Amino acid sequence: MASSSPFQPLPQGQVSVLELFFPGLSRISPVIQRYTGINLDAVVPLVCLCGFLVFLYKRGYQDISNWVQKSFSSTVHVSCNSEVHEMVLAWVSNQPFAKDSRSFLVNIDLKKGYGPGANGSVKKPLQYAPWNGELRFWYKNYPLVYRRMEKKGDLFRDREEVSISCLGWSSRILKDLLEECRQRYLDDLQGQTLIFEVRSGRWEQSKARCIRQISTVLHEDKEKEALLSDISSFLDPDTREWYTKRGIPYRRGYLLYGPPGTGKSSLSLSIAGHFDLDIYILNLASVDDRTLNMLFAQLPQHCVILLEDVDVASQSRSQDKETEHPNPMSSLSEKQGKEVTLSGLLNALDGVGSQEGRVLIMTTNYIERLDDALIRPGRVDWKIQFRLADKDIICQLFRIVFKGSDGNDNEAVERHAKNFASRVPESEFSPAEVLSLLLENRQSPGSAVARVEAWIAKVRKERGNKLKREGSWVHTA
Ligand SMILES: Nc1ncnc2c1ncn2[C@@H]1O[C@H](COP(=O)(O)OP(=O)(O)OP(=O)(O)O)[C@@H](O)[C@H]1O
Repeated sequence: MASSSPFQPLPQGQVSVLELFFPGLSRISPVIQRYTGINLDAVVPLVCLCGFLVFLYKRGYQDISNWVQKSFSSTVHVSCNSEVHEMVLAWVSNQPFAKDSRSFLVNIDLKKGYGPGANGSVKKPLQYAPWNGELRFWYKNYPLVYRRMEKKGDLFRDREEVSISCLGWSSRILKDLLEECRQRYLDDLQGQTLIFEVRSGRWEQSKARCIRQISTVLHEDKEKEALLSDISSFLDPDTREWYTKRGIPYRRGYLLYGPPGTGKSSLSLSIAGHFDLDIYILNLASVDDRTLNMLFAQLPQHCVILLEDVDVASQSRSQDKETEHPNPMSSLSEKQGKEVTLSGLLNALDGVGSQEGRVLIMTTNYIERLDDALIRPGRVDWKIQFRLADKDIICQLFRIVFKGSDGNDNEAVERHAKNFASRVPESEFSPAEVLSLLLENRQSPGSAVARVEAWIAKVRKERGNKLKREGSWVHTA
């Protein structure tokens, strides 16, 4: 009796072509043919053949284009860890061809938003740059290709590969383009100081700040001028030769010390701005010896490196001395790998890997805790003390806040300034504290004067409470 099932077994020994590609499909192909009229036995191999031809064509095209690229073009690769990367990205983001990209990487534009002319209106402006693709564009009548690809790596920034190629063996046009990127980048940064901070164990550009004029940081004029002239003479190109001839390491170090809020960081920032240098800020509490060494080796030739709270390193040493480790140097190595040790810091400061030509500024609130080795001449060439506000500084802060602002008559401001300064006791409050009161009342110099006594009482009370809290905490601990 003939079977009524639509699934026909294949004649023995005969293997369908369809079965080769899709095992099992040949059993249902008669059903599909009956209902649709399509013979899969003929169609599927044809489709597979077409697919194979397309694959061959694509591979061939890729190989040929790779070969053409290698043999007849020049390429510049941009390291993602260098500032050139920022320069190229900033340039590309502003080009019309970049707008055609369908894949973007978005970031906060660190150089826009609070710069001059930005009116402070754009908070965290976004910067779009093409990502993971290839863009063709014309530059000075030359066809160029910009590539930015994702690459496998541990960190996000390692995973980028940026390059620009041009036809021909001469790379002149690429160098022209990079020079333009550099110029535009520097033009954008005019009047700003670039700040680098440590992220994931390496320097990263964190923000750009408007240059702070040295005159706005209040400190004894003579000392400030002498400091500026010392740095200026150090940065003079002839000085480097002078140092090299005599075999003296070409470095200069300064220590700014004094109570919190007296202007140490502000002065460092304005020194960087004054000499048009980038500033690299590092808090020692956030790194270990190995990272510190690496960070010092990565510094550019001319820059300001600001080490904040250097007492952290010396402190760990004295703590160890007091406890179970009597040997001064070995005590520090016990902590190696976890935090910066004094020997680690000294190595970084004058080790072979440390960059020459940098201006080192260290700050501390506790000079008495610093080890002699750290502040010996050669490491620290100049110590500058910052003090709590005296009458003169209080008066000057008052003038900075109120002089020249709308509705304020300068003579009246001067009278108010003297009156204000006579009510604030000298050497009790930091300039930062006084400034905070003035800013709270920045609409009216009169009310700053009227509220000063209440403010003094409040600050004293807060300090008393803090002391009590710390005292009771120590007691119960
Ligand atoms: N001498 C000063 N002249 C002008 N402004 C000052 C001065 N001292 C402090 N200020 C103001 O007080 C604020 C804090 O100052 P800054 O951070 O420079 O102090 P600091 O000494 O570095 O403090 P810390 O030791 O806590 O790091 C800033 O806004 C700064 O403008």
